[in-house]
Amino acid sequence: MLIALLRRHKRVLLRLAGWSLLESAQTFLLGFALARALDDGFLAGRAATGLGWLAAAAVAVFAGAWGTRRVYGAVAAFVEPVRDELVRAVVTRGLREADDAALSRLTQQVELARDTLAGLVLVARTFVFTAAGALFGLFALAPVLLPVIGCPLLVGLALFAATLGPLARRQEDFLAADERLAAELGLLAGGLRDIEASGAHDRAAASAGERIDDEYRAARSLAYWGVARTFAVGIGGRLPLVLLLVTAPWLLRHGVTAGGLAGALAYLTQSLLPALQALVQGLGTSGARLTVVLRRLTAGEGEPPAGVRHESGAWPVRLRGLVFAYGPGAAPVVDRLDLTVPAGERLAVAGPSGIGKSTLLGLIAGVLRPDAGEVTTGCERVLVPQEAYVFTATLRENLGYFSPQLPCDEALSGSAEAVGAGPLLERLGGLDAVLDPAALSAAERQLVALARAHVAPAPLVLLDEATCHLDPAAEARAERAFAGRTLVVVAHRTGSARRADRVLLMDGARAELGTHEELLARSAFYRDLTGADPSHPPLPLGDPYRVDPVAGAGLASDGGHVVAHGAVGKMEPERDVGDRGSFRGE
Ligand SMILES: Nc1ncnc2c1ncn2[C@@H]1O[C@H](COP(=O)(O)OP(=O)(O)OP(=O)(O)O)[C@@H](O)[C@H]1O
Repeated sequence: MLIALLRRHKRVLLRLAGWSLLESAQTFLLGFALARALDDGFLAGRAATGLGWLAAAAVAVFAGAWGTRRVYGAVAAFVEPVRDELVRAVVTRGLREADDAALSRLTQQVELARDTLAGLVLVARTFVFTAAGALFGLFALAPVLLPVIGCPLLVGLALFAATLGPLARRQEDFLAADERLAAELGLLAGGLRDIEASGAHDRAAASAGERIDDEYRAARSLAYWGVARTFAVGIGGRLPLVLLLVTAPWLLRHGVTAGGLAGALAYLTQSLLPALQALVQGLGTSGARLTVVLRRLTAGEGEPPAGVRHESGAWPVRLRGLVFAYGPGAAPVVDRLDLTVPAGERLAVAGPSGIGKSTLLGLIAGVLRPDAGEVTTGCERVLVPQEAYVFTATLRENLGYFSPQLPCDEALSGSAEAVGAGPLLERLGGLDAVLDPAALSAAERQLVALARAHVAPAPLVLLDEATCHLDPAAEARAERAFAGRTLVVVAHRTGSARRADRVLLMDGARAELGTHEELLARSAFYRDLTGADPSHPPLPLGDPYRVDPVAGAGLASDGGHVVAHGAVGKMEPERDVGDRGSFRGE
């Protein structure tokens, strides 16, 4: 892309080269005038001639400064149109995707690209024209000086060129690790209250620790290549200095004058070494950064934070090859799962206790990070767990907790009404009432959590048995309140599955997808799970889950030995709630 840009802006680049020649002339005169001032002037007893040469060098400095001033104008004339092109491309894409956040992120990156490009053009140009002026000057002083200085310079440059590719990749890795760490810390800072409430300190610390370790590794690797870069400067910039001093007697015997030696020293220390250092620093760091930024701008994607990617589009939830295990030695709970949930779909997740339904929702929500594969969500999402979280504060604060800006009272009351929490709101005394979590029943806490999720501007709602304490009619009402959004609900009762557009049946070995009716027709396991086929013999539930025959023993799990709740590995049946046909009564 950079080459295409350079081609498109050939004319302004030629102008830039023209002004830069003045700087070359200044560099040339720096050493040459010094040598002449010594040889023809001061060492020959002609002070006036010496001063004349020095005056010529001073004039050259002024001319060079004027050239530099014009150079900045030419650099701006090159960089600004490039910036405009990038902004046009980015805004067009932002408008097409109607994604304000992406637009703002990308325009920021355009500014970064503009600044970095300007810096790069300046250092590359300075090096080329300074080196040209200095090498030409060395040749003019004495051709024998050229190999002494030019050879190590070339070797140093070649070494530096060889480090550019690996260095750019390390730089890119480091930037990505840095962004992932920043995203992680941002998430943690925003969720401190939740972390505190759910006692998730260890998990939060472990996850942040992982990111810090990643960044540390990336920084170390970058530093190693930084050493290689410094080595290249040593060979290209400092070794010639040593060579010049070591070979001085030989050079003096081969036609180099004392003034010539002083001029060569001036070229090295005043021009070549600083220009080489600037080039190495500029290309090595800014060049890699520009490559990353341009790649992102042209690829159309910001670097995704690990685990969950957000993007706009028609498919809000996409799972690709998803694998997750609780620990390195553990059997995967989710194994190579592919799933697409179209926008607006209501998906029920069904399966026996301990099979991984909550884990799956945690992965979609981004609270768990997949070991392999990818989760792509189209938008903001909200996860409502089984144990609803309410805190001692006003009902208004509790309901608005997931909303970036506190919604108006009408919106809060409307959402409470929609999920069936209207009577609770009234009983508690309105939005200003201060909640005492312990004084609420489990069902009331769930209603508060559901209303909070409802009022949040999240198009994707994940309900993990979030209605299990409500009665079937209240559950149906709460679920219906989310119509129009994408809803993934862990089905606690058969009603959730019947109301869903599709059901994901997790049965350990594999996952099956279909409508409730399709699964009833084709899966004996599903019929047994939903209690639709009482004559069906209990399923041989082998690993990775086993169901404890002690029914109703609670929700505990002890090392893969999963204890079902209610019935043996079955979903809780319910009375017909008037949606779509009926099931067995309770
Ligand atoms: N934090 C954890 N550490 C280790 N193992 C876990 C953890 N959380 C869950 N598991 C195990 O992962 C498996 C899947 O658990 P998960 O809670 O996702 O199942 P589930 O289908 O939602 O169960 P339920 O219907 O009982 O809520 C179970 O074997 C469980 O014991």
